[in-house]
Parts: sequence; structure tokens; C-alpha cells
Amino acid sequence: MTDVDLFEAEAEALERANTVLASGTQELTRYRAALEELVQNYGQLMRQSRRLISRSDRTERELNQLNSRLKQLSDELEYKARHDNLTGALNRGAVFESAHRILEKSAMSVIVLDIDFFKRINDEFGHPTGDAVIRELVNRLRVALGDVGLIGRVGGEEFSILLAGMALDEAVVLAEHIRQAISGELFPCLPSRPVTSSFGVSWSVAGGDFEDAYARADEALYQAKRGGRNRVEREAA
Ligand SMILES: Nc1nc2c(ncn2[C@@H]2O[C@H](COP(=O)(O)OP(=O)(O)OP(=O)(O)O)[C@@H](O)[C@H]2O)c(=O)[nH]1
Repeated sequence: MTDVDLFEAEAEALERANTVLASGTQELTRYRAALEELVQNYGQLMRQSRRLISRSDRTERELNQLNSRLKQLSDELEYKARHDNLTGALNRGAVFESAHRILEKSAMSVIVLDIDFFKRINDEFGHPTGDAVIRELVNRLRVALGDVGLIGRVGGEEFSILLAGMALDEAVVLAEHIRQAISGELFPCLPSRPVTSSFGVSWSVAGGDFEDAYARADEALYQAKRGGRNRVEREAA
């Protein structure tokens, strides 16, 4: 690539003016011509500089806009990677990651719940109604929990609630409260029959193994299903 001198014309005008000055000539017309050439080139230089500055301002504004859009997209991507898109609850991966993080610092209770006979709801009322039931159920979990706990969707119609620092007895009472919040009032999307869920609750000491705590809660959930559903069971003592 050849080097292009952006200021070639201006440099030449300057050189000619310097030559006139250095010659010590008394000729007014030569001074005048050199000055005119300098004025003309100086004006052009100013116009070009203004154009360049405004173009670089525009480019900077565009770059800033692109940067904030990029940040927005990367936040959206991060959100989607950690959340279930039907309900906005944490997805399975994020539940396990969050649980490990909590257990590094504190004890934790975990509630797992599963909608009863959900297959029948799908079969009798269709998949979209099934989806609406799942969304409504998560809304009820949110209302019942307030700002306590982390809600996750760990499977199709199976959910978990992580309760950092909460004792087992307290978590069992909370699970019972949630059970009633779900079964106590008909879902507007399924007005012809109640939706119920079964619950299993376990507790883990700080530093404990979440897979183990989850398996114990899952076993308690299985007992709740076997015991007739729409009930809360705690882990075996
Ligand atoms: N509508 C809908 N259905 C789902 C989704 N994910 C899983 N399912 C359905 O959930 C149903 C789960 O059925 P099962 O595992 O047999 O359990 P169940 O009918 O709830 O019975 P119990 O758990 O024993 O009370 C299956 O029919 C799945 O197709 C979803 O995102 N939307």
C-alpha cells in the first residue's frame, strides 16, 4: 500500500510560503500570492477537519449503541441459558448450580413437587391447557413464596424450591401452605377440576451433597404419590 499524504496540498502551500519568506523578496505580489494560497488551504483544512470530527462523533455514537445492544443480547442469552422459557423458573442446570452455590455457605431445605395425573390433563384437555396449568402453578408458587426461595422447573411437570438456611420443619409447613394454594382454588384455565400436586421435602447441612438431598426429597415425593397424592411427605428420618 502506498503512503498517501493527506495534507499534500497544504504542505506544498506551506513550503512555498516558507520559500517566499526565506527569499527576503520585497515583491508584494509574491507575498500576496503565497498568503492567498495559505488562506485557501487553511480554510480547506478546517472544513475537512470538521467533517472528520463529526464523522468520528457519529461513529462513536454508533459504536456505543452497538455496545449496549450487544450487552442487552448477552444478558438475554444468559437469562435464556438459565431459565425455562414456559414459566421463567430456573431450569434444571441452574437449579443444580444454585443449590451447589448455596450449600457452599449454608444449610438448605429443598421441596420437590410434581403435578398429579398431569398426563390425564394433557390427554383430556390438550397440550396447550397443560402448558397453561404449568404456568399458573408456577405463578401460585411465586405468590405463595413471596421473596423466599428459588423456584426451578427440573422436569416436565416437576418443580423444585431451594430454601437457603431453612430448617426441615419450616420447609414442610411451607410445602403444606403451597399445596393448599394449588389445590384450594380452581385454575381459571381448567375450571372443571382441581389441580393437585404431591410434595417431598429434605434438608441438607452446609457443605452437604445436593444430589443426595435431591434424591431424598424425590424419594419422599414418591411416598406422597404412593400415599394417595395431593400430600406432603418429608425425608425418612
Ligand atoms: N403440556 C405439557 N405437558 C408436558 C410437558 N412436559 C411434560 N409433559 C407431560 O407430562 C406428563 C407426565 O406424565 P406422567 O409422568 O405419567 O405423570 P402423571 O400423569 O402426572 O402422573 P403422576 O405423576 O403419577 O401423578 C406426560 O404426559 C408429558 O407428556 C410440557 O411442557 N407441557
